Order: sequence, then C-alpha cells, then structure tokens
Amino acid sequence: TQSTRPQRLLNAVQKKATRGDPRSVVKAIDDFCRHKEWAMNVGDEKGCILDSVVSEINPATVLELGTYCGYSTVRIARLLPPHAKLITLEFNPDFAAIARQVIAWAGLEEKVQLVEGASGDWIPKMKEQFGITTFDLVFLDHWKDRYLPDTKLMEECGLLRKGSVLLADNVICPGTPDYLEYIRSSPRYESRYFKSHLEYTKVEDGLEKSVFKG
Ligand SMILES: Cn1cnc(CNC(=O)c2cc(-c3ccc(F)cc3)cc(O)c2O)c1
Ligand SMILES: [Mg+2]
Repeated sequence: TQSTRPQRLLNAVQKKATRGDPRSVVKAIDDFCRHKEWAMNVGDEKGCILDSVVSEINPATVLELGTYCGYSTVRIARLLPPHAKLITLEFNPDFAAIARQVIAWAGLEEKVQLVEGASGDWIPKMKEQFGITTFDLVFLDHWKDRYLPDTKLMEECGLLRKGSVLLADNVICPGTPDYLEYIRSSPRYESRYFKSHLEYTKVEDGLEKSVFKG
C-alpha cells in the first residue's frame, strides 16, 4: 500500500533522530521537509519565535490546537518545566497516530496528552476531563476558519485568565482574516505580529501573539 507523507515523515524521524532527543527529532523533520517533501509544520524559522514565546512564559498549562505530525508539540514540550502539561487536539486520526509515535520517539509522552476529536467539542470539556482551570499558553495551528470560533469558545468556557497568551500560526498564509480583525480590535487583547515566512519557503507568513487582559 502507498505510504502517506506523515508516514514518510515518521520514517525519517526513526531513521535520522536519536530516541529521547527532542532536538534531533525537530532537526530530522526540518531536514525532511526542506530537502525531501514540504509539510505544514510550523518549521524552523517560525519555530524559533514559538520557542522564545514559550521560554518567556514558562507555562504550566498549554493547549495546542492542531497536532498534525507533532512537530510543534515536540518543540513546545521540550521546553516545559517538569509537571507542566501540554494538551494537543487533532481531528484527523491518521495524523494523530503518526504524532503519537513522533512524540514517543522524542521521549515526551509524560508531558503531552494527545486528544483526538474536534476542538469545538473538546474545549467545553477541558475542565471536567483534564482538571484544567485556565491555559497559560494556547498555540492555534488547526483549521484556519476555526481560530475565531474556538477563541470565543475558550473565552466563554473561562479557559483564559488575565495574562493568558494566544499564539496563532499562519495569520498571513493561508491567513485567518476574521481572527486577526477580532483579536486586533478587541479591547480584551494586546496583540503583536511577528513577521516571518511560511515554513520552508520565502513566502511571507507570521505569528500573532495576543495577551488576554481578562
Ligand atoms: C488538513 N489539515 C489538518 N490540519 C490543518 C491545519 N493546518 C493548515 O491547514 C496549514 C496549512 C498551511 C499551508 C498549506 C498549503 C499552502 F499552500 C500554504 C500553507 C500551512 C500551515 O502552517 C498550516 O497549519 C489542515
Ligand atoms: Mg501552521
């Protein structure tokens, strides 16, 4: 049977990266995507911006919307303090199956809870299912038309506190115009745009960092 791109990406990780070494997993995926097959990971350039935001916040609770193959999950989880928890939601079961193996190869299973399903279904259940009060950091990287409704849902469910940070990928390419309009015009957020490039390309893209004011 034909392999899929996520399966070929996992093969590259298992061939090139060292078990238990998250940095080598990140490098193996970046090398594969730059030199073999493009894939929609946040990538190394935007990944450095992600790293700096994570290190600045030093979050105890992180929500990632859109796991894909687990690249940004590994990038974030490798920087988390002990006992910090990262919950990552992925709708596509095939992606989730690959991501679990990438996260395991990096040795980060203890810090990561991968949940399969729709963000709109799971966000209202976060408190009861996972004992979460609020998230210190949310990384939005799932379907671009879900950024805005899911942000409003997180507000309504009381999952954001004064100081919670939303970091959104792809606000230029593919683009999330309704989300940008909302978050930049809302008095409840302080937003800043980090200009960068679409992963592994010269096309403009960027991350929008927004701090919830409560
Ligand atoms: C199917 N699916 C499961 N998860 C998702 C959510 N992610 C994206 O859609 C996504 C798309 C692109 C992208 C694709 C084609 C292109 F020409 C330019 C950009 C880049 C990203 O960084 C993304 O996160 C989609
Ligand atoms: Mg993305």
